[in-house]
Amino acid sequence: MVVFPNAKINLGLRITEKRNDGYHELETCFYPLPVFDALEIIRLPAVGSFRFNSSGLDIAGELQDNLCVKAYSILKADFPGLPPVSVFLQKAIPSGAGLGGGSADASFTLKLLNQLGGLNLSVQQLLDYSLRLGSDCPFFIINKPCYATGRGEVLEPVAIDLSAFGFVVINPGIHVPTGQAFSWLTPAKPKESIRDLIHLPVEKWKDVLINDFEKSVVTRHPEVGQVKDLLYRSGAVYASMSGSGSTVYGLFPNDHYPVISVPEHYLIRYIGFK
Ligand SMILES: C[C@](O)(CO)[C@H](O)COP(=O)(O)OP(=O)(O)OC[C@H]1O[C@@H](n2ccc(N)nc2=O)[C@H](O)[C@@H]1O
Ligand SMILES: Nc1ncnc2c1ncn2[C@@H]1O[C@H](COP(=O)(O)OP(=O)(O)OP(=O)(O)O)[C@@H](O)[C@H]1O
Repeated sequence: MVVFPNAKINLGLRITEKRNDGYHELETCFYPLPVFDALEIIRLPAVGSFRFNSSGLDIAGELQDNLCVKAYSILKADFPGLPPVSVFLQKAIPSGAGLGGGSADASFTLKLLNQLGGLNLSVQQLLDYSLRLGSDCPFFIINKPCYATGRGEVLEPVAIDLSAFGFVVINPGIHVPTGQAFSWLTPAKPKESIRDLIHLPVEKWKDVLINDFEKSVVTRHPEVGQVKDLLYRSGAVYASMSGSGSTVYGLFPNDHYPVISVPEHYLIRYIGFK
């Protein structure tokens, strides 16, 4: 079976409190973005075997750190009858880029193994397993625009319609480790909630829909700020860094295809233009 794990962007991201368990309370709006990896899982005849292979963009870390491998391991621990499988991942979403690609792979692996192994896990069980793999993972079980709080796992679907916009997504090739990015911040409760701000017209988001990571990442990596300025100069109605960076996205009227030139090693994608 083949599935296509997609990326996400954060529409606003506020870090509100440091918790005692090493995580932070946050609020954000997750929005799925049609940029995809490809994930194939097939049953193997040999009992007890497991294979993982990948191609495309590099994934940092050892095999056992890969979130697809971890997803298989946590299910296998609870369901020893889970069949042996071969996993193949074609990586197109850059890792550690604020696009949640690794988290998407993890949650799609859980969903696929649930089907393939006939585990009959409920959505709630899938959400619980996915949270063990990462704070962003539960969103990819739901995979619809969601207002999120807690570590990112308290999810409430929101009706927002961005179909009038095209997205330009630019990754300047800088890897920002998420844990480190959290350590650069001083949490604070915002006056206005993203739950309300998200329903303002997109033209009003520029000064109010804030990603708390942006300032500290831009200080350390000025290229990120330059990409955001470039998107606004090119006609973006709204531009922001996603997650803990370094990817920056811009929303444009989808009948106007902006021509944007970036250095050769940057990754740029146009989504949803007519
Ligand atoms: C920045 C976001 O992408 C926003 O969507 C997410 O909060 C990050 O989610 P993620 O990549 O799935 O993060 P995890 O793998 O759960 O955690 C990585 C590290 O980030 C920090 N972390 C993560 C999420 C959270 N709510 N508080 C945290 O402090 C912790 O130090 C943790 O050890
Ligand atoms: N299948 C995978 N794909 C990508 N990264 C993976 C994978 N498995 C493990 N990882 C590790 O997870 C880390 C973060 O992955 P991910 O791409 O989800 O981060 P991110 O884009 O920064 O997301 P976030 O928005 O959650 O910060 C990577 O740096 C990588 O070391």
